[in-house]
Amino acid sequence: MSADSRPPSAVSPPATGAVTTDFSGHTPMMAQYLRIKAEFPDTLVLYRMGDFYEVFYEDARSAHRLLDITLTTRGQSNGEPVVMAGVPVHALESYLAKLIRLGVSVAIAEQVGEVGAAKGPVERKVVRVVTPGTVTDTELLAEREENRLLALAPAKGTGGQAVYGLAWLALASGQLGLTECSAAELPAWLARLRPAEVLVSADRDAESDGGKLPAALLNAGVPLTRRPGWQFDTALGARKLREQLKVAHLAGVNAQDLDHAHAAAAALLSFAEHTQGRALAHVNRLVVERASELLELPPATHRNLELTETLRGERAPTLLSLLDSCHTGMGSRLLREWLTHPKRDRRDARERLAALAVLIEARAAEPLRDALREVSDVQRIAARLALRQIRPRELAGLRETLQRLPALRAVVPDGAPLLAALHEALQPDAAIAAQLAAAIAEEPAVLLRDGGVIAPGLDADLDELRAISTNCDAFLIDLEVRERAATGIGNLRVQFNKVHGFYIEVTQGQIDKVPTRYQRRQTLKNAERYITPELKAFEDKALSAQERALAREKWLYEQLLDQLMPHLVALSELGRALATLDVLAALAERSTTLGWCAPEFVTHPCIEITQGRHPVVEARLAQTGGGNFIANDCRLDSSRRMLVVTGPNMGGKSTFMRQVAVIALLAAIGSHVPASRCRLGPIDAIHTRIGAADDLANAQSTFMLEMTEASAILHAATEHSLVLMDEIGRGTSTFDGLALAGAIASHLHDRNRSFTLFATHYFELTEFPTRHRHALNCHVSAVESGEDIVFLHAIEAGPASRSYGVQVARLAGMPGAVLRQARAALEQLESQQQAGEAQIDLFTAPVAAAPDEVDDIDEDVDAAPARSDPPLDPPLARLLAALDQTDPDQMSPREALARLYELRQLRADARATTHP
Ligand SMILES: Nc1ncnc2c1ncn2[C@@H]1O[C@H](COP(=O)(O)OP(=O)(O)OP(=O)(O)O)[C@@H](O)[C@H]1O
Repeated sequence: MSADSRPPSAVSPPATGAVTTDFSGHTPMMAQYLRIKAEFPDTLVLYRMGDFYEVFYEDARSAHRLLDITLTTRGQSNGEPVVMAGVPVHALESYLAKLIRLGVSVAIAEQVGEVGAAKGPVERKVVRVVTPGTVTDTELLAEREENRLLALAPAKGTGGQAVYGLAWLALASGQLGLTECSAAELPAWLARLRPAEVLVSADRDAESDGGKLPAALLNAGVPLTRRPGWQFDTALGARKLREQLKVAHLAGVNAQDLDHAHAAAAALLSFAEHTQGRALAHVNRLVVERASELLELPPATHRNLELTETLRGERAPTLLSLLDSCHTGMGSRLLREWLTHPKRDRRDARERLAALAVLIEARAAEPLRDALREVSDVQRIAARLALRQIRPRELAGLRETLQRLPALRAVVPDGAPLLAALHEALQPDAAIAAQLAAAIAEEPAVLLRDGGVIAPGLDADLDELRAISTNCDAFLIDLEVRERAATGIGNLRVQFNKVHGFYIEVTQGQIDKVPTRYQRRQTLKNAERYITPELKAFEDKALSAQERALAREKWLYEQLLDQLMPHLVALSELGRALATLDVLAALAERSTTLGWCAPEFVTHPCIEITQGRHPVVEARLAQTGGGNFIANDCRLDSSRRMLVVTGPNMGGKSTFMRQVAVIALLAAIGSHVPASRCRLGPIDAIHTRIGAADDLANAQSTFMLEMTEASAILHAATEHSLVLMDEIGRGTSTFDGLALAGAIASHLHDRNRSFTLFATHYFELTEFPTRHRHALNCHVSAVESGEDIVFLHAIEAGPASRSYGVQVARLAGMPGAVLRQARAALEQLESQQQAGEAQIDLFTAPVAAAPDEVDDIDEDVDAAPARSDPPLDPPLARLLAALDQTDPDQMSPREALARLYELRQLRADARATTHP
């Protein structure tokens, strides 16, 4: 079908909800509006009326509230005033942006029929549905972040537990993904994917957990869109995926055996097609992610390491903002993807590191980055081409990018397989560049409807029609000269305006000289405007030529898009190659600028960092003139699995622990790291429990949150995990906190056997290493200078001698009277302690846990090689076992509270045993 005969594509309504069709009491126009609205009940319908999009009734009230636009009533329909509000057509994009940001979906009903063609209102149809997860307009998208739509299909796993199929799509770049996960893993996936909208079944019976949506989803605050339950169908999903990816078997794309994810994909693809009103030709690549293949980064780790957002929710300074010196939006999006989806397997990281080494050695990063500076967002251009939304200037941008490719290829150095593959990928079919060069004008207009988009010389008909318009000026000058001579009116002028067309203008003083063949067209204050038969004939020819030229341009443009469609896959691949080069060049630049080193990967368990730094803290110190960052070493291996870190507040404990985690993560994505040397064994997860503010949104107290997070870590961490525990136990009374901190440290040391950095203010815990052979003390150093304290920030072996809390309070400007009283109280407390209270045994392991308290981890430990650590006391063992059995994700708040009381009771029992 030729492009100009293609009807405006209409979006079919969603299949949910009964549609009322009796609008007989309404005016014909309101009846038409209500019919459309009934088909899109959950969507704000913008109804085109001339130069405005109007919204009515409830939608009008919502729009008034959300957009701060005036609410009015006009006329009556069905005996009621019509409540309405409107936005001007030219301002649509800015209002859309606001609505999408607020999570509101919008259906745009355009006038598609001819005015006056039939009785009643002009025909209108919904031609576009814009939802938070399916926006593709450049103006509505963040340039450096992927906008993802996620579909969630709940199911029961083989053991009856809740499992989820996930399918996601970044429509604006064509990336499709699938995975399956347990209820416990769902929060991490939501943190990783950060969807803009989530599709869930409207059929509540289909939901797991008694028809409730998972708490993780409700807490994520993402707009939810309900779709008919039958759309979450495994067989439908498998078929749609095969068709979309053009493969005979899903095994070919590693997507077999994922029934739940296929069900999610069915709903995902149906909805995405529904909003676009067409097939998604650019969605041709699938990633299947399996949690077991990814380095686990729970949401708490995302938050605590400030990977993509600061603890306050800002975009900078974060690890991503520090790393992202990419020159293209594509590169920034890919870098974010690498950082949030690091793999356990080191193949990709090794490839990237090899490429970085060559880029740095050959000093190729800067020339490459210069060449990338002017490159367009080819990924999004390919998507907008597939969706037929592409603007002329985007095509011009693509043409220029293609013309730059040879220069870009020339600066990609040899020497690494990844670079060789990228070099190869920068050579798409020359036909694309040739078609664009021939078809698109040098500097095309912004909008196709303005004309001037198609290059001269492409089409003889268009050139001829344009020539008529171009010759217009010569004709008008000639006519003006002739009419001045014929009438004797010296200041007569022949002119054109858009409203009145062509006219001859004569000032009032000369009107008596106007001949009878002039017909009056318009009267102004000081002049009259006329038309003559000759001018009218010319006007008809010129205007129709202009109109025909525009129609011809539109047709040629659609033809060009048809010709480019077969190249969509090549364009997507080119986009990916450009993005990868941009990220590699940015990582090379960061490494050189910030003085980082290449990490080494080894197969035995270890984390060995020499002169490591926290890159974000270091950058902030440099920016604020806060002095030099003090580099520190960290050495963990199978015989040194835990560091108990002590030292004053503000001494740098948190910074030290986070820098170790950040370095491990950077290495996992194939980046250089802020250290002078770094050797890493296998790492499967980074768990962090670092004090934060109360989780008011989820109605959890500081302590409850602390225990919930700690418990999740004790359940999940393995001997390949890195665990950061910062001041665990501080959320409750000293004794409770100390007892729990000791028990948790023992569990991590004896059972999880993870690499653990355990920062604490409990001096009692500095005894821990004497009883646990894989643990060591270290402290951040500080010295006293008179009444003041000077932080040295250097990590040194052994425990800290004291806390310096009062000195730090002095630094914070605490009133002198308070400090004096605190100092006196401190001296008293210290002398009491020295007076010889019985040393509490915090770390003794239980003799044996009660039979019903033995969990899987216990069995692992039993099976493990003999270890010399002493066993824990039974009450402590019971406390630990109860903690082990506490799965916060499976508990209601009431159950959690009850468990908390139980834990406290167990703790009291433990104390009673230690102090009979
Ligand atoms: N290695 C370092 N070199 C230079 N400055 C540092 C270093 N580590 C930390 N700092 C500075 O000290 C500040 C406090 O560090 P950090 O929060 O890590 O201390 P902390 O010991 O965890 O304190 P608290 O116990 O109060 O949580 C940082 O914000 C940073 O400005």
